[in-house]
Amino acid sequence: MYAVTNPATGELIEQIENATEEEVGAAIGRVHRGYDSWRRRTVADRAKIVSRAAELFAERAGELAAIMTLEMGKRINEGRGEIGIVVDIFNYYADNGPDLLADEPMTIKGGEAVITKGPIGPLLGVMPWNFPIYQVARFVAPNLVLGNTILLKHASICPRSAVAIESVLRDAGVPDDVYVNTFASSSQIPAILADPRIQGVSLTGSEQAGISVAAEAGRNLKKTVLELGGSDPLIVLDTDDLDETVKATATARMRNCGQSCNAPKRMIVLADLYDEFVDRLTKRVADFYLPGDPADPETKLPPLASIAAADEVAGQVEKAVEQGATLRTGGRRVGPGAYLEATVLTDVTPEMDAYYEEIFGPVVIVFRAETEEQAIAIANDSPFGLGASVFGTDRERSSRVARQIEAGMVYLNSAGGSQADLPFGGIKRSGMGRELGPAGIEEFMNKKSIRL
Ligand SMILES: O=CCCCC(=O)O
Repeated sequence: MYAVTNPATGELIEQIENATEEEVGAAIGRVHRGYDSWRRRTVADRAKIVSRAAELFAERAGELAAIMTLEMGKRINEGRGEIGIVVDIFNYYADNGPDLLADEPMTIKGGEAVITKGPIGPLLGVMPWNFPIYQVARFVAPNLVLGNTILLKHASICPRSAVAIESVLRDAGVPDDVYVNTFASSSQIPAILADPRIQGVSLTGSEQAGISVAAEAGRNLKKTVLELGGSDPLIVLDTDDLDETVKATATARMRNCGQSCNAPKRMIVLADLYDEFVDRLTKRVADFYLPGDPADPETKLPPLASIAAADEVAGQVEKAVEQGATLRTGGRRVGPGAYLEATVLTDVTPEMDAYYEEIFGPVVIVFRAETEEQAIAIANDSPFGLGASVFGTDRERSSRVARQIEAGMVYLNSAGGSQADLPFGGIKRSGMGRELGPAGIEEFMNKKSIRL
């Protein structure tokens, strides 16, 4: 069942039945039929439609943000910000697609060759609720320009976002059978992946969802992109403005109520700054991030996406404290909606679950490192490898540290966030493949070698 439940109040607004097997089969048939004519259109033609989609997303930013606020509790201003990135992504691939897809001539032993860059066919997208429109955009925009067609299964708590995205694309000129939303259930995904008409799958979601989809995709030899969890480290080497550093790091962690795969979830602070950093961060988190209505632009701490999500994160915090962590502030569930007080934990050790698991909510863990080397070791002591950040005043030192971190992305003096032209993705249990930037259009591409 798909359902819209307001996480700020717990009120159930709408329920939508899952698609039947026949409906899912018909949806696969549509994206399969649509592929032949879509791939034959010129790149310029497809790019023009994608560019029009960017305009429509911008025009509808207010209504799209309101849908996200209702469905998963995103602060209304953050929703508008999300649409800003969505517009950038559609524009980036519309503007750069033709160059990124140009033939690549090669001189090879004994002659010449050319690499042509074409689509591979209908793809399945399985997308999460934390950035309901952005997550879809970074999969869909490059693949539409490339010439693939898309069957999209959105999170069960975001049916209105799913419908709104389909309607923007339709109104922009994407043909009916080129982008199709399906209200399939998770249990129908294996059958979709087993269907010979589907050529690949992109999933953004939990580690567990990644394992299930990768297993089915592997069984069926389907190309896979996985963007999974993260427990990104943020190392503070030194600073000439501690308040600014504290503000920047807290802002990055609390963005989207802490529900970003690439939020800095583990702050690792060098010993000489640690005590002062923890005191100021605790004060900032306790005083600034007060729960409120996500539809009110003044609100700083919205609910989590669902009551279940809030209970889960509260449970992780409780367990950490039972296991010996120090609770500096927060940690309590606040009702009646899906609220959890903004939380700071310290003294988390490798014996505690919180040390290695991802905490997907407004919870900061701060670690103390005696040396730069120990900071790097703590950063890398994680099953995840999505993003990381290094804060410091000496760029050479920060770059040296960045190069030693096991992650797909490292940001100097900033944290979290993403941008259309910069590849995004992780290593280790954070997934495989890249989205955004030039790399994002290559994942489901047939780089065909033609020996001339
Ligand atoms: O949850 C992962 C997507 C993060 C998007 C962003 O930080 O811009």
